[in-house]
Amino acid sequence: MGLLLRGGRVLNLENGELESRDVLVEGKKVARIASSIEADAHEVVDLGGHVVLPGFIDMHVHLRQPGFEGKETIETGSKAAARGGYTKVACMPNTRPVLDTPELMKYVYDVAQREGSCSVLPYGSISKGELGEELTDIAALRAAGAVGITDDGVGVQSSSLMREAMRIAASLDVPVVIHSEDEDLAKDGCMNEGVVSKRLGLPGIPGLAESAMIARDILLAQETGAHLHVCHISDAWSVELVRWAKSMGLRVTTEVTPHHLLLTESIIDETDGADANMKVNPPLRTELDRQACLKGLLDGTIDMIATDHAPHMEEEKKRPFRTAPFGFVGLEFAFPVLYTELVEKSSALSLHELVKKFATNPADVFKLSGGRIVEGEVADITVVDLESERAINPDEFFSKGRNTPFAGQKAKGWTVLTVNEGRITYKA
Ligand SMILES: NC(=O)N[C@@H](CC(=O)O)C(=O)O
Ligand SMILES: [Zn+2]
Ligand SMILES: [Zn+2]
Repeated sequence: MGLLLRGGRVLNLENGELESRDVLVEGKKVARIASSIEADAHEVVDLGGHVVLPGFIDMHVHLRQPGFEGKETIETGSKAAARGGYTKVACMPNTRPVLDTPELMKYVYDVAQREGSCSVLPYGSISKGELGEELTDIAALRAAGAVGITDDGVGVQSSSLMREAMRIAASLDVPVVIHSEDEDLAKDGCMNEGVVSKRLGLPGIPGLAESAMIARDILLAQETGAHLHVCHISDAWSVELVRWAKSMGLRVTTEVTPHHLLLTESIIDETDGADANMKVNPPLRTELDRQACLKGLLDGTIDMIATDHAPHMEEEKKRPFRTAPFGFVGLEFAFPVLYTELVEKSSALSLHELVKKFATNPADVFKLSGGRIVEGEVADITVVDLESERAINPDEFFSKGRNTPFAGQKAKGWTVLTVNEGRITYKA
């Protein structure tokens, strides 16, 4: 008995057409796609004209397990992912302990297998404990299923350590995923360095703290031949550097978050005494930076959307702006908010271009299954309702985190059904 998704409109990723098709799923795979498929002996889900997309892939989330289960767990984070239409997420190693051994890769895979609502691919860290001093066993991490290596949460300050990591990663074809931050330049900053930080008297993090490290790592990628993937790009010069690296034929890719595409530091100014739900790293920057990110997304410099889903507890986010932790949740509304703002309202890009940034490109860049709906391939499918408008409501989140500056914003494009490897993982 198969799962028959009937009466949906399947997005053609080549031309953006919506084509009325039934999709039959058997086991973990798409068995058939056709105008009409006989229902007998299948479990039928009627899609009522909703739009059928490849399951979303988020290459940057924080699931907080092990160590910070009060903020999130693999179970709650992957449920949030499924609710947001994601079928695969890659989780960051800044847990306690840091994911720096093959045993911890196995731990994440085992918990996700038991309790997860989507595929969970762990990153291994570049340095032991993310302390920036000693390299992990990159070959062993890869053998245990690490999707890449990263010290996300902190920048790798030592250039020689990064150079050695890239040499090894290049020989193993492991992506090196960077949180670009020069700590000396970023110091104790808590928001973008600029007119707003000066007015509020808050210590700033200059865009240069990001771009200077990206420049270094592009040069190291050139020397070593490593695949460099730049996390959460947020600064205009950073986008320019990645564009240049691509034009030189280097293996450099990048991602941008919904918040860096849609928000600026100005929202910090407007709030009373600076609300820590507006605090994130890299920080929300200027309109010029936001426009540069948008342009980079449109011209292909920026390959994909990643949420950098970073849940924190309410008490932590109630602390003063200076001392509260950095981070926003994002899994449950990333697609609706970007569909609404960039496709529906401003026509900056088309639906199929957006879907490539959510599914096809992450699959291609990281050589993963999915990203397309194809007969004989994995059944990772997301069905969205592009008509109904609803406000983003943190009280409804499956995530334990509520920390988002998008609360209350209205959006369309909500997930009605998610199928991961043939299994229904979310149904509205
Ligand atoms: N993005 C954030 O503001 N916070 C992340 C760390 C990170 O992604 O660098 C976190 O782990 O909370
Ligand atoms: Zn980071
Ligand atoms: Zn992160």
